[in-house]
Amino acid sequence: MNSIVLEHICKSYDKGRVRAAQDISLEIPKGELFGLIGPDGAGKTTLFRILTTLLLPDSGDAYVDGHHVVKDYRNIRQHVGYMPGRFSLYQDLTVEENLNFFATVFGTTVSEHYHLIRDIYMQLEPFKDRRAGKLSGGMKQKLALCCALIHKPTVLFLDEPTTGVDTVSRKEFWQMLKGLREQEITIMVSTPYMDEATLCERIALIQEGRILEIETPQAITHAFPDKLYGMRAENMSALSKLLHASPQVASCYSFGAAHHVTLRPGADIAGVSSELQAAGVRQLETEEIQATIEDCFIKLMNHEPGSSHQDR
Ligand SMILES: Nc1ncnc2c1ncn2[C@@H]1O[C@H](COP(=O)(O)OP(=O)(O)OP(=O)(O)O)[C@@H](O)[C@H]1O
Repeated sequence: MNSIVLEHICKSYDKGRVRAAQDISLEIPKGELFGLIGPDGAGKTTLFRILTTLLLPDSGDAYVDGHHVVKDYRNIRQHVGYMPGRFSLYQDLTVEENLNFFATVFGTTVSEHYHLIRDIYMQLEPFKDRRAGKLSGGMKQKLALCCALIHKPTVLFLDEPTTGVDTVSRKEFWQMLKGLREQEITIMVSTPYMDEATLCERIALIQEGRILEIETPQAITHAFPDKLYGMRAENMSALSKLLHASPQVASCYSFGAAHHVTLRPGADIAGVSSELQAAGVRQLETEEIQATIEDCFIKLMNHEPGSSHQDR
């Protein structure tokens, strides 16, 4: 059975000038950890708000646990958990008071579903009398997750839960999500961090309100169609200029400490390297590398009809 279904959802703002969701369709089976991956402004929050019944779509239908987001919105509100992007807790209430508040709103008690949050809450317990506003970013995020879980939701929506959180807390957070999957809670999580995409079972890559691809992260990276090279040199900016000017190079963008490069049909990397060295590039290092989700995203983005992004 599918927990989440979107059928041709469209939503625009500003009298149609901003198209935040453009004919979005997808199905998420029960118990899946599904990622919405896309940069700021891609339309992730818009989809979360439609699915949690806080925003009406312009057209199309969407269902959560079989309930229609417009016709059955009350049912959905009672059975889903939502952790919005921005800090959603009451800053002036303590950790314990926040938790009790959210439990009461959903007509339950903290003890009723304590087993769901036990592992996470244990880390918060030493601070239970601290006001939420005084917690660290990682602790706030854990408390927000506990509050979103306290009524044992069937579906959990997490909008950029790790944005602005340190690397250790990000790792811990994904560990916690894995634990929740064992409880058969369907999780839809968004992130702008491409490295987190590989931690989901399936992902949708989204850009400017459109889905570019829906697949497992492994299938997406394995389907990268070109040979991809990582190139470095003593002077990275001079290397970039030469690569962009080369008729043999199809695409080139900077990626961490290297430039990622694909070639035009018929070109070969040995030829490109000799050309670069002849042009005075020093300490050139070239290796063939496996594409990451981010490489795939860039490739898909550049091949969208009407894309404003430059391939090179
Ligand atoms: N209430 C609104 N009025 C006008 N434009 C809006 C409104 N809400 C969102 N937008 C615009 O719609 C587009 C999609 O926004 P959305 O918040 O859904 O994207 P996002 O992927 O969640 O990005 P972010 O992380 O920046 O919120 C963006 O261009 C955004 O500026």
